[in-house]
Amino acid sequence: MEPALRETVTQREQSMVLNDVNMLYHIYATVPPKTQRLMLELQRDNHVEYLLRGLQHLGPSFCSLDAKICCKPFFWHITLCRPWICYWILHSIALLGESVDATLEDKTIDFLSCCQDPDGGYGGGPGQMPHLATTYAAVNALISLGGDRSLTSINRDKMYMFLKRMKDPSGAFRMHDAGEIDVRACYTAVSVARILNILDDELVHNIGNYILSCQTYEGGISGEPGSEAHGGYTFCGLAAMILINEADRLDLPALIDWVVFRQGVEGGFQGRTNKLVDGCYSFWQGGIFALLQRFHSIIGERPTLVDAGGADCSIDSIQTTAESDLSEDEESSDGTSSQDDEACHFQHGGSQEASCSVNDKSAEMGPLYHSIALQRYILICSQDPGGGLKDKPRKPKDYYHTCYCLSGLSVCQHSWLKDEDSSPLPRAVLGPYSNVLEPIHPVFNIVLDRYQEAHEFFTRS
Ligand SMILES: CC(C)=CCC/C(C)=C/CC/C(C)=C/COP(=O)(O)OP(=O)(O)O
Ligand SMILES: [Zn+2]
Repeated sequence: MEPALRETVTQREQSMVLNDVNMLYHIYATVPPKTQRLMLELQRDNHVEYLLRGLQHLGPSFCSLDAKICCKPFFWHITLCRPWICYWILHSIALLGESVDATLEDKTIDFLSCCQDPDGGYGGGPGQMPHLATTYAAVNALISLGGDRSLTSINRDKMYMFLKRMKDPSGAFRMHDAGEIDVRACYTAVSVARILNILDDELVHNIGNYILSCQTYEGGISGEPGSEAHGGYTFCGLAAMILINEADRLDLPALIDWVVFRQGVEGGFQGRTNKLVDGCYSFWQGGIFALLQRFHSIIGERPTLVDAGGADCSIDSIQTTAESDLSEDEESSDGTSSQDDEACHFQHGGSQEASCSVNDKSAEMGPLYHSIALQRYILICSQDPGGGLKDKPRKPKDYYHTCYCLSGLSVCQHSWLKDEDSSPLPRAVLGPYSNVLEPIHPVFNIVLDRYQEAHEFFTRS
């Protein structure tokens, strides 16, 4: 296929970002160790406070948060996207190991119920046309909230009818009635159907062929056939293919080749070739590695969760990570890890140095990207110490970037697979060990124990 038309950034734009990032890293390198520790600390309390503030506006004034609050054109046309705001905030709170109080919980469930269309699916606000993106956001928000009231509020029968209506005869999905067909629609539809336990052969039919037609000559996946490969769509395409058990049909070596080159010298990821680094790709691109690592054996025939000793290959096979079980030799008396010094000076590259023999099933495996460098970008360049995270220095914080920077940080911390059930190794975590976030299920981007609660609930009911 002919190369797709590309957007690029100018050298001037690129060097402005590099200057900002290098300046911050230089400051880090020259301040006293105490300040360095502070710069690498996840400001949990401030993030929680910022997030809770966002949920307070759920009433009529919630509309003020709607418009153009995030960086991706994909979200712009959803000018009213309140279920997204609920998901970004609630998922971030869950990642931080916190929860909302009963009043806020009830208010959120009531609000999302008002967004549920009588014929199934969720719109961007009460009375709005149902849309697959806001449906995905509402379902993920309710699962992130957890509890029976939240889960029973989803009308699964009507949801199935809505998904069937969005299914195009080609096999792909439309975002809404008479709306556009793309890879996002395929992912959001199968993600919702799978987690609600309503995915059947009719819904799955021919999705794989559509997604295959979107893998480009670069190796990544585009939104629709003939467009440019992009991290957001590559995540959606790969996750959808995993959900329908067809990931093997993609050219995975080419996909891996594409995504590894999206990590920049800044440590963060860009969304596509010749574009700027952005904190939200910590998840869209970083999450791709988590998907590959956990669900596929393609990576150098390593013993992944998929192929190790005939382990359960299903998406349900991930177990909840146990509470911290640092061994004494790994944790020093001040609670920081014995590897922190190395990690703090960014010389560590431990994740790149992973060695693993093909037949040694207990071997540790590092990720295929520089996890410490990505954590450094998130903590130093994307974190607003006053609460909230952002795209890059000079940009304002927002809930979208807070959600996807934190999701990416969790992926990094949990990316060094020792075994499924263990807590992250201290050397996999940049900064104090208290930075560790809850693990996620990478296919759905939902905190693992909330996913498990929902999975059990919808298997039973
Ligand atoms: C689940 C779901 C709905 C996923 C959405 C995935 C996602 C983030 C898609 C991004 C789409 C896109 C082409 C952005 C380009 O924005 P840009 O040109 O502003 O940014 P760039 O310069 O970084 O490419
Ligand atoms: Zn972004």
